[in-house]
Order: sequence, then structure tokens, then C-alpha cells
Amino acid sequence: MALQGKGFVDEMRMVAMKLHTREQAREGEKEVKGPEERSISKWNPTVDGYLRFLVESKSVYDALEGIVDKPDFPYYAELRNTGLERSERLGKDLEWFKGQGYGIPGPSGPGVNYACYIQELSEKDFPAFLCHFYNFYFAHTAGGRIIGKKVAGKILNNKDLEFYKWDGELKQMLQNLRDKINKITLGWTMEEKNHCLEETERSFKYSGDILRLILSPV
Ligand code: HEM
Repeated sequence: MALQGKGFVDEMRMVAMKLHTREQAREGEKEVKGPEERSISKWNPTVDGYLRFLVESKSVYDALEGIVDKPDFPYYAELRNTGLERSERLGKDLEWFKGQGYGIPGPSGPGVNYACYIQELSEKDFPAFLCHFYNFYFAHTAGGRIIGKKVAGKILNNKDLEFYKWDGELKQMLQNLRDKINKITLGWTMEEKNHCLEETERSFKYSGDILRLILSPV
């Protein structure tokens, strides 16, 4: 249930942290089920699996960044130019892999499913959309960066991908986005807030399907 008196992002974060496993984050409470929910140090990633993860992730960022770029929804302007956008950088990384001789798979898996779902929400359910927007960007700057480092160490000779670089101070950009979300949600009803929080589990489910690609045999 949504609480009153705190910035809403704190509540979104609290719900998200509980959905981590203890192996993923100290604040996690969920029981380990899928392989992606184990500690990353136990992962055995493959380059092909990681490439699929990057391609599918790009589908989701393409959708999120395309949606907020549209002028027809007033709230989306607030979510534009956060500095956290990842599509372009992922495009550069895929080019780099191509240059190294890897075949780039087409997007056809869980990222495309997720992008369709997000597109649908963006047209009819802004509180649920905002939940996915928050979780996808913040997950990437938290656990996502740990994944990037560990996976690069294991299979990419510590190559620093563009996906894990930001122009400017990341901490500040994250705080700016938190402030914007707090502002946007200030006038929300309890029902809208609860509806947004309830969507978090689905966000983990979709992201988990994409994360698992890193570990799946191709
Ligand atoms: C292997 C998978 C994952 C690992 C290892 C991981 C790890 C972590 C860690 C360590 C933090 C705490 C950061 C901090 O406050 O210091 C965190 C925060 C967070 N994670 Fe994850 N996570 C994973 C997957 C996910 C997924 C699938 C989602 C949702 C789609 C997610 C959403 C978040 C959010 C929203 C935060 C809060 C970020 C913030 O307040 O700045 N994480 N994660």
C-alpha cells in the first residue's frame, strides 16, 4: 500500500528492492528461482547470450525513448532528455561487436514483447507506464552496472561498453529523475499510486526474461 508523506520514488524503490533476491542485493527478500536471480559471480555468461541481451534491451529503450519523444502526452516531456537514454549507446556497442566479427541477432524475443507491452501502457495507463520507466532505467544504473563489469571481466577482456557510460554526473541525473517522478506523482490518488507500485512485479518479470538471455545457451 502506498504511504503518505514520503517522496513517491522512495516507495517505488522499496517495492523494487524487496523483489530482488538476497544474492542480488542486501535489501532483497525474494527466493531464488531463475538462474539470473543467483549472484552474478556464479554466472557463466556467453558472448552470444550477452549480445542477445543487449539487442533485446535496445528494443525496450527504443520503445521508452520513442514514447517520451512524442508530443501528444504532456507528462512525457518531463521524462525526456534525462541524460539516462541508452538506445544510441547500445547501437554503438552493437556496431563494435559487428566490427569484432560477431553476427548481431535481430530483436525477436523478450525485449520485443516487453516493448509492445510498454507501448500499450503508454497509451492507456500512465501510472503503470511510469513504473516500468523507473525500474528499467534505475535497474540498469544499479544492478546493471554490476552485471556489465562482471560480464566484461569474464568474457569481453574487460571491454568498457558504451551502455555503461553516461555524459555527466550519473548520480545527479538519477536524482533529477527522482525529483521529476516525485513531482509528477504528487497529485496522484492513492489508487493511482498503488496501481503503479503493483506493476513492479511485472517489471521484474519482463526484465528477468531479458536478463536470463545472458546465461542461456544459444
Ligand atoms: C542480476 C540482477 C540484479 C542485481 C544484481 C541487482 C542489484 C541491485 C543492487 C545491488 C541495488 C542497490 C543499489 C543501491 O542502492 O546501492 C539495486 C537497486 C535497484 N534495482 Fe536491482 N538488481 C538486479 C535486477 C533488477 C531488476 C530486474 C530490476 C527491475 C526491473 C531492478 C530494479 C532496481 C531498482 C529500481 C533499484 C533502486 C535503484 C536506486 O534507488 O538507485 N533490479 N539492484
